[in-house]
Amino acid sequence: MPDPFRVLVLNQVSASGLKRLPSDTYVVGKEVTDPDAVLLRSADMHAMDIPPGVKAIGRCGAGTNNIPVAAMSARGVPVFNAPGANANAVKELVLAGMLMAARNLAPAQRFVDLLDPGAADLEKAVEAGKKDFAGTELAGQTLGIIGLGKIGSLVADAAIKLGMNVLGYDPEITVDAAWSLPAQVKKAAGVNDVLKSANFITLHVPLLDATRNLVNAKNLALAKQGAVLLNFSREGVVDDEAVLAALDRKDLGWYVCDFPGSRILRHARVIALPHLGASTHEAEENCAVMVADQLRDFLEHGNIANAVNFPNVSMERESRFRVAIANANVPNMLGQISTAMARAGLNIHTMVNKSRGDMAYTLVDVDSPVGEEVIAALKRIGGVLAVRYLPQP
Ligand SMILES: NC(=O)C1=CN([C@@H]2O[C@H](COP(=O)(O)OP(=O)(O)OC[C@H]3O[C@@H](n4cnc5c(N)ncnc54)[C@H](O)[C@@H]3O)[C@@H](O)[C@H]2O)C=CC1
Ligand SMILES: O=C(O)CCC(=O)C(=O)O
Repeated sequence: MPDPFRVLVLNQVSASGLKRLPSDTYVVGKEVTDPDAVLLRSADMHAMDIPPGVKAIGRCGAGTNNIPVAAMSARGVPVFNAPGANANAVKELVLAGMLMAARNLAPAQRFVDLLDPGAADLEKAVEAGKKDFAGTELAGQTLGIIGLGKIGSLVADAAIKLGMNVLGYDPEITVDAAWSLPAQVKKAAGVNDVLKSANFITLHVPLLDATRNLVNAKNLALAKQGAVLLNFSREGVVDDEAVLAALDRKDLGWYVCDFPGSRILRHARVIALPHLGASTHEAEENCAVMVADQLRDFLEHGNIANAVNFPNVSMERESRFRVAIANANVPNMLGQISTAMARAGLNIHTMVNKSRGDMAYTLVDVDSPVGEEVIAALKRIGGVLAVRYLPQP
């Protein structure tokens, strides 16, 4: 009986996902030592000393900016995520955020909270107070969407159904994402173009060097007076100081965000939520199940689906003896791998090799057991980052 896989869990991960890792072959929990894999949501792994035995990381969500992806790539460790699994939850909260801003729901609720329930003139006070909260309708307004991936495209679709005009910007859009966009979405030339034209601007980009402070003092100066900025992306995508200044100048009407940083807390025109975008039972379950399944397929068979730093590679088992190799995407790796195997008298039954950027990944099924000395020889090949032997009982 092989040793069970050990999975360290850093956040509250849906039980439905954890159940996909059966207890006869997996030890899963928050106290697991010497893990083979780590499952998490938003925990910051940058400062963590990631144990050498970690072979995979599973992010039960979309953004991976809390994980040292480049360092994991250098170790040949895939970082999995769950594309689209929480997109509907975020879309619904963005719609709620737009409505909260357009209809002044936060101050209206505060007004009601302060009413005296025992007052004889309660009804009169309600009717007298409501004029302060008159708002606008969404239909007919222009929504600018920056980032047209899984979330951005769902927001576009919902906004069009609500009668809004939609303008989108995404310089990195994939062909698949472009196909899933409603035909009515107009293409913007850039962030400035979106800010100049939209009454509502919503951000759905990952936090990268290129997107840090994507919305800043310079481009906020172009915003339409009273525009609403929504940030369900990441705190670092928006320069909070610039937003506060724009709100105080009344250039921006509202800032709705999912990241209540200390600078923006308690501003009267900020609606800040506690990173709730993906916090629905459905999204938590979808993400956990998707990532746990991907992690299991990788740990047991070496197959890779939805890793942010590896190509998708999957091969049906054609033999009980499989070797999985992560290597730099440089010439002659396959030649050296097959030579090392041939020298050990191993016959390659099937092999698949794919690359993505600097990373390549190879699965090899051979006809007979692979000795430790072959695995050691493969590890010694220059450019090989990680080697795993995955025999089946
Ligand atoms: N508030 C929350 O709870 C949640 C927040 N998020 C955040 O939302 C982000 C987006 O999520 P998804 O739509 O699922 O990811 P996605 O990967 O499907 O879409 C991201 C899109 O941003 C585009 N993009 C990249 N750089 C850009 C740039 N400079 N300008 C414009 N577009 C750019 C990409 O081409 C891609 O189409 C995540 O990376 C995460 O940071 C995601 C889920 C939940
Ligand atoms: O797990 C969460 O609640 C955060 C979700 C998120 O921010 C993401 O998926 O990028």
